[in-house]
This record gives sequence, C-alpha cells and structure tokens, in this order.
Amino acid sequence: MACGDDGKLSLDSIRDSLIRQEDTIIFNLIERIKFPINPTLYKQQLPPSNISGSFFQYLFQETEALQSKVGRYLSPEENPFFPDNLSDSIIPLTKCTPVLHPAAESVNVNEKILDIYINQMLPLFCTEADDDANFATTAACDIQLLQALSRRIHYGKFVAEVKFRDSTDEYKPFILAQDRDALMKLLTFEAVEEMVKKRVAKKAKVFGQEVTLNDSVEEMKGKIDPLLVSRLYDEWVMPLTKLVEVEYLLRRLD
Ligand SMILES: C=C(O[C@@H]1C=C(C(=O)O)C=C[C@H]1O)C(=O)O
Repeated sequence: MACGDDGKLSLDSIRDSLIRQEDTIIFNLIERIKFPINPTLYKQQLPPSNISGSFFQYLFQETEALQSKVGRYLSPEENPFFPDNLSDSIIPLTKCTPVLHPAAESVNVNEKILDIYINQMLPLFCTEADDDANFATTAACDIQLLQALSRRIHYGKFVAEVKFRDSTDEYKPFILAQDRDALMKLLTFEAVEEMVKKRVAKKAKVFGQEVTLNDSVEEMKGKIDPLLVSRLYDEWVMPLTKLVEVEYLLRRLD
C-alpha cells in the first residue's frame, strides 16, 4: 500500500498485490535453493569471532539496522525481525493518513517465520550436501526471501482492515467477544486458498523452467518442485497470514 492509497483500498486490489508478491517469493526461493542448507551459517559463530549469535543473525541484524536508517520500517508493510536492534531513520516520515489501526504495529509474527524457515523450510527445499562455504551469499538470499515472506504474511493486516471495513457489523461482535475461532472462520475463503495453491504451483513450474534455444518439447526437470511451493503456501504462508489477520482484528477496536 503506497502512501495516499487509502481510497483504492479494496479486497481485489489487496489480492492483486498478494498475487504479485508470489512472484517475488518464488524467484527468491529459486535463488536460495542454488545453495545447500549450509547449516554452519545458522548454528555457530565463524572464527575469528567477536559477534554474538550466529553469523546469519549477525548479518541479518546489521542489514536491518542499515535499512532502518534509510526508512525501511517507516512503511507499514515492513516488519523487522530484530525490532530491538534498529536505529532511527535519517529519512523524515512522509505525512499521509495511516490505513491501518495503530495497533497494527504490535502484530509481528517474524519470530515464528524465522523458526519455521530455518527448521522446516530449508530442510524441505535445500539439499543436505556439505557446507559449500558460500555463507555470505547464502545469507543474502535468505534475507531477501525472509523479507518477502514476512511482507506477504503481514499483508494480512491490510486484508483484515478491508474485510473489517466491508463487513463491520459481522466482525464487531466477535472482536468484542475476543473470539479467535469465530474470526478465523469469518475471514477464511477456502475457494480463494485453493486457487492460491494451484497458482503458485503453476508459477513455480513456469518460473523454474530451463530456457534453451532447442525447440524440442522434451520436458526437463525444473529448478523447483511445484508441489513443495504449493505446500509452503498451504502449511505456512496462508495459515500465518490468517494468524496476522486474527491478531490484527482482535485489536481493531482498542
Ligand atoms: C488473504 C485472504 O484471507 C485468507 C487467507 C488467504 C491467503 O493467505 O492467501 C486466502 C484466503 C483467505 O482464507 C483473502 O481473503 O484474500
């Protein structure tokens, strides 16, 4: 949501943005799986070391701190993974009417995203071959991918805001009762979720194709398994987006 876009806020426009973000996630995934898991990156400090935490954590924190200085986290679409480590922005805040309720700032599921990413996603998508020592490049891919996943998942705040504005009378009683289950049921569109799963699998097949100058129609193995991408959305991306939607709605009347 760009500044001043409040008038264009609709479920269709938000869904269009989610569709475009699928491309970013799938391209970033294809980049990350060029490398093996590289577990050393996440587990231990690399010598010589005067840093605390893993090399990955160090790189990610420093990247966020730098990006924060140039205003990344002034955008309501961006949510930091290490909020305690940020410097103030040197760029002034643009004055525009906020789209989201102020409580949006307190909704951040990045700790969950990072845990799932390292412990479940990487083993699913990457080979367990030995470390290839491309630690800095691997971490750069991780950071891009994690930020894309986080942006998509936290877009749930905008989805929830639109659903609330469109059907306030339906949402209000469940918010007042702080009824998570009823909110989850109300905001879920199973048919949309089925389409998302099919579309991301198709995109993974198309984006992962080997492009050659040979016109023979021989099917080649793609760079990424489409079924895994569909599973990524089914098991993690959509449930976490809905978790963000529920968390936001629970605070919407604060
Ligand atoms: C994002 C939405 O809310 C829910 C979550 C979805 C998702 O994460 O893709 C899809 C449908 C809904 O169940 C939506 O309605 O578009």
